[in-house]
Amino acid sequence: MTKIAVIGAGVIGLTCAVKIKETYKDLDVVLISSEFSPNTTGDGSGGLWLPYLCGSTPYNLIEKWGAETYRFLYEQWKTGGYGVCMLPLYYFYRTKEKFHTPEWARMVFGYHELDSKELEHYSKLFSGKYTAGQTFTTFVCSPPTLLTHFLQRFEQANGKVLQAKLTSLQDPLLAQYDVVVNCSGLGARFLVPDDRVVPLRGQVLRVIAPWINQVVIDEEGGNYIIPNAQTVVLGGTSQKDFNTEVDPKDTDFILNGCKRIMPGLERAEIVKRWVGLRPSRDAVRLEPEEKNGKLYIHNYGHGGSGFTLFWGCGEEVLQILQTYLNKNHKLYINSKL
Ligand SMILES: Cc1cc2nc3c(=O)[nH]c(=O)nc-3n(C[C@H](O)[C@H](O)[C@H](O)COP(=O)(O)OP(=O)(O)OC[C@H]3O[C@@H](n4cnc5c(N)ncnc54)[C@H](O)[C@@H]3O)c2cc1C
Ligand SMILES: O=C(O)C(=O)CO
Repeated sequence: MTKIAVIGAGVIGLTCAVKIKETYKDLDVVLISSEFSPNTTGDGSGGLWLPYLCGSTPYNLIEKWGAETYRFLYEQWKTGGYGVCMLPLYYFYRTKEKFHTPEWARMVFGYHELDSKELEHYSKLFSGKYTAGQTFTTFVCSPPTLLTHFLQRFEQANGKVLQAKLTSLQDPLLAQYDVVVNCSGLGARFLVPDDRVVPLRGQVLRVIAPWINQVVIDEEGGNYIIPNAQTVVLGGTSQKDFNTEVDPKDTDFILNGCKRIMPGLERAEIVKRWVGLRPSRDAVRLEPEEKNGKLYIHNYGHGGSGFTLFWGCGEEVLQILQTYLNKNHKLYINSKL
């Protein structure tokens, strides 16, 4: 019987666990993780669909994984699933040279670059000096809702869960598994180990501001405003740092920058201050590795784009597994007996 272990109960690992278990109902699949929601990076994240801080991951992969995830979120939005909102997004630049049309622009709804008249209007509206910008329709999920539902889906499919911290990919706890799907996020730095994975510290505030219904990003200013279903996420910082303490200076930076964009935020109640460590890498690592008679499928290093790429990455992991099982036919057939 082919036995599969998925490491990591963040959005990346949960997606793989759900996809694998729902596809191979008769295979043993266990999800091993040191932390579960609400204690994963994703729980505090903005939940926005936007490729962001994913290093030099090849554009065709961002477009492939991002498009599949965008379509998945669109389907959820149509059925009211996972607290997914569909919102206009405005992305402003102060320096025209820093702006370029992203490859993925052709696959999102309503993408267009802002013309000089629009830039003049939005510069006044959002008190910026914007010389370039873009807008399109995006999706924002409620991360804790999505993570909770994915765990429920996995357990309903008879997936098993084990809370444990693995010491390495050779940990005795993994000995009995034929396939190990490594979705350990920043933990991959120590688990693989892979020192190309580094923490990009992000601090955000969550406020109550139901009057805000568009995403606004001031690229060079570093601030962003991301409405979720119940609260609005104000950001943000990005420092190479393991420090997960809330820094009052960052709070001031976030508040002052976002109030400049939307002065009405003065009246918004702050309900949460949070710091997370983006699992940043020079490029997302999603690839198979056959070693010591096992198949490892690495899927980590999504930086600031875990909620932008998760469904597409999960699909690719499933395809890698399918190829492996077909190749090792007897391994899978035995599992059917
Ligand atoms: C402030 C902030 C805002 C963000 N906003 C957005 C956004 O709007 N849109 C977007 O797309 N992305 C956003 N992100 C990025 C997104 O949150 C991450 O890309 C995503 O959460 C990474 O998911 P993951 O599953 O790879 O990692 P994680 O959520 O970190 O999960 C890794 C899991 O592996 C487990 N693990 C690690 N090591 C071990 C071990 N040795 N043994 C057992 N288990 C282990 C951990 O317990 C954890 O459960 C944001 C991030 C931050 C910090
Ligand atoms: O801060 C982040 O990582 C984001 O993706 C915000 O969109």
